[in-house]
Amino acid sequence: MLEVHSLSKSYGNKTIIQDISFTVQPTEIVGLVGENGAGKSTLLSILATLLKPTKGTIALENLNYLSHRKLLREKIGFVPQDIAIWDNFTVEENMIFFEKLSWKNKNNKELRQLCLSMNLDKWKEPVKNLSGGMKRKLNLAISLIHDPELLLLDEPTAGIDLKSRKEIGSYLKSLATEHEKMIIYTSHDMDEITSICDRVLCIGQDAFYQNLLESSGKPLLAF
Ligand SMILES: Nc1ncnc2c1ncn2[C@@H]1O[C@H](COP(=O)(O)OP(=O)(O)OP(=O)(O)O)[C@@H](O)[C@H]1O
Repeated sequence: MLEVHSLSKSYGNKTIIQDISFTVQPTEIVGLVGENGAGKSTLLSILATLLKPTKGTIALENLNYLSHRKLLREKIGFVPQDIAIWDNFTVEENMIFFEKLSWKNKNNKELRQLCLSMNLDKWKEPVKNLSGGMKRKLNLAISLIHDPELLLLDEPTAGIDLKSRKEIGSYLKSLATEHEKMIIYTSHDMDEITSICDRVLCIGQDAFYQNLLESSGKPLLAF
């Protein structure tokens, strides 16, 4: 379980995140929404151990973020907004490269299967020849090489077509339910959020998002 208690983040005297508390259980997909600048990426970076909060506590599987950063990184997969893969390498070469950097060993067959499970079949294709949707799928596959318990996805479907969105959505659902992962997912697409996520976390006190989500009937936490 991920437990976030009274979390705040400020830059100087500018408060970005104020007093957020929530939990995420294995098998749950939690949507994170809010207007531009509300602090969604900041929250994900904190949960990914890349940024320190100003106040509050976080624990993943009872491991406190203050004292177990290294161990926690083995349990977390993070897909930032910007695609971070090698353009001149093939899909295969990218997967092998990132496998070498990861904590878990996976053979070539397992790496290929990981890509195939999200319908990414261009194994020998240089990344520069892939579509935006395929690059996003590869980025997601890379974040899963080390079998993380908690998966943090910052707009993983931004700018990609409906078919790829649906494929990524159903893959994430199966990942959560069948492999008992915890997933936190940001998107500006409300239809996607309501169809994929079990609960929604709305930050930034934005009445527009809160009204939209309340009418969808999804359990909503607003800060
Ligand atoms: N290093 C920093 N120093 C000062 N302010 C920062 C820093 N990083 C982010 N911010 C500010 O924090 C706020 C939240 O940014 P963040 O990127 O988390 O928002 P977001 O909700 O992810 O936005 P978007 O939907 O546009 O991706 C913004 O006002 C941003 O300018």
